[in-house]
Amino acid sequence: MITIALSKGRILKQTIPLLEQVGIQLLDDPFVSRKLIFATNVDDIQCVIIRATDVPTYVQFGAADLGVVGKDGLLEHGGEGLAELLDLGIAKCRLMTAVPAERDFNSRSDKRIRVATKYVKSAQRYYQSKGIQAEIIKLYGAMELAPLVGLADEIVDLVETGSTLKANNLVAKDLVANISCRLIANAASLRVQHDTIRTLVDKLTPHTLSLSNS
Ligand SMILES: Nc1ncnc2c1ncn2[C@@H]1O[C@H](COP(=O)(O)OP(=O)(O)OP(=O)(O)O)[C@@H](O)[C@H]1O
Ligand SMILES: O=P(O)(O)OC[C@H]1O[C@H](OP(=O)(O)OP(=O)(O)O)[C@H](O)[C@@H]1O
Repeated sequence: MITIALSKGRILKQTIPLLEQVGIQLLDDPFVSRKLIFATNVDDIQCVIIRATDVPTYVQFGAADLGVVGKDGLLEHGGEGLAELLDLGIAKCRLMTAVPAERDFNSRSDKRIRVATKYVKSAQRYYQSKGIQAEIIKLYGAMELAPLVGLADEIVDLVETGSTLKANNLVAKDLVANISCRLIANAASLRVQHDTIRTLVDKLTPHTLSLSNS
């Protein structure tokens, strides 16, 4: 039996059609059912549906053999015990720094800046690489509020259309990382279940190539 950990929320809406394209169908509707474990029409494949941030952990410890998760979540986890198999090309966005629209960009350049983000590791790595002294404040959501109420000078958050930034009078500044959804595997499962995983990856690849390039 292969267990695939799927991220709930917006990634799930795009993952279900992708799985269906390669002939894997959940037997219960994940958008209606309160179940956490879902049998599929393929005898030796089942899915668990969990928070995106938990997917790398389930896969790292072998509670799931495969996982579907955003690159943002993978960067925060660190990737220990995991192999990244495929760029699924869905849930594409960018991890960016953003600042209030009217801020004078040069006014604080000599100071230690305060940055609010859910993406602590990615932010730390980014500011270090730029030689910028930054105090990172961990938040769990609504990062856009932080500069508006004086909690932070800037934020690091996901940007897709830019409408959330615009609605809060913020502008995107620098790219931290390009983000899309990845298929990951437990390192041991990859050895033990090699043939089954390889077959699934081969089936998914043609469907993901066009998505990755678009
Ligand atoms: N605006 C967006 N455009 C495209 N992809 C996005 C966007 N926002 C989030 N994502 C992707 O979807 C993933 C899950 O986002 P979602 O908002 O559903 O969950 P979350 O509430 O942030 O996660 P969690 O429940 O784990 O805290 C993110 O990790 C990212 O990879
Ligand atoms: O550039 P945009 O198209 O506006 O997308 C960006 C927004 O999408 C994500 O939030 P999400 O909608 O997932 O809400 P959440 O972070 O509160 O879960 C992200 O955290 C941004 O706020």
